[in-house]
Amino acid sequence: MNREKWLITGGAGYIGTHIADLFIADGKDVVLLDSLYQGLSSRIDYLCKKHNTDIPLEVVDIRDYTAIENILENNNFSGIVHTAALKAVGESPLQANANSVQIQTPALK
Ligand SMILES: O=c1ccn([C@@H]2O[C@H](COP(=O)(O)OP(=O)(O)O[C@H]3O[C@H](CO)[C@H](O)[C@H](O)[C@H]3O)[C@@H](O)[C@H]2O)c(=O)[nH]1
Repeated sequence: MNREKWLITGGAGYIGTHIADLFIADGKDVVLLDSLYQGLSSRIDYLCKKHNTDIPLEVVDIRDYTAIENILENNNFSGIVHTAALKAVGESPLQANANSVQIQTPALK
């Protein structure tokens, strides 16, 4: 049986890396997507060492529709966990909303 493969947006963030940790421990493959605007690649390095595996990271702006669409087309994902978000919403509520909504269009297609 094929292993499940999941896309985790915000995959270098706090929640994203914890979900990746649990998924990998559960035998799932993961691809992390993050702009690294607030994420830390050191968290991913830690996970690679912990699980003795390579974890693909797509450094992509969530608003880059074409890049997201390409990633979705080139991978047969079982599902998407969407955790990419701006936490200081008060600084830019419109941007935070736009970023959160942006991935949903190609993902739903
Ligand atoms: O357009 C965007 C916006 C954000 N991101 C990424 O999304 C990730 C979000 O992760 P954060 O760690 O910034 O936020 P989380 O929601 O995962 O976690 C936050 O909320 C948690 C509780 O819910 C804790 O408080 C934690 O400390 C706090 O960082 C970051 O890597 C950031 O670079 C993108 O890739 N694109």
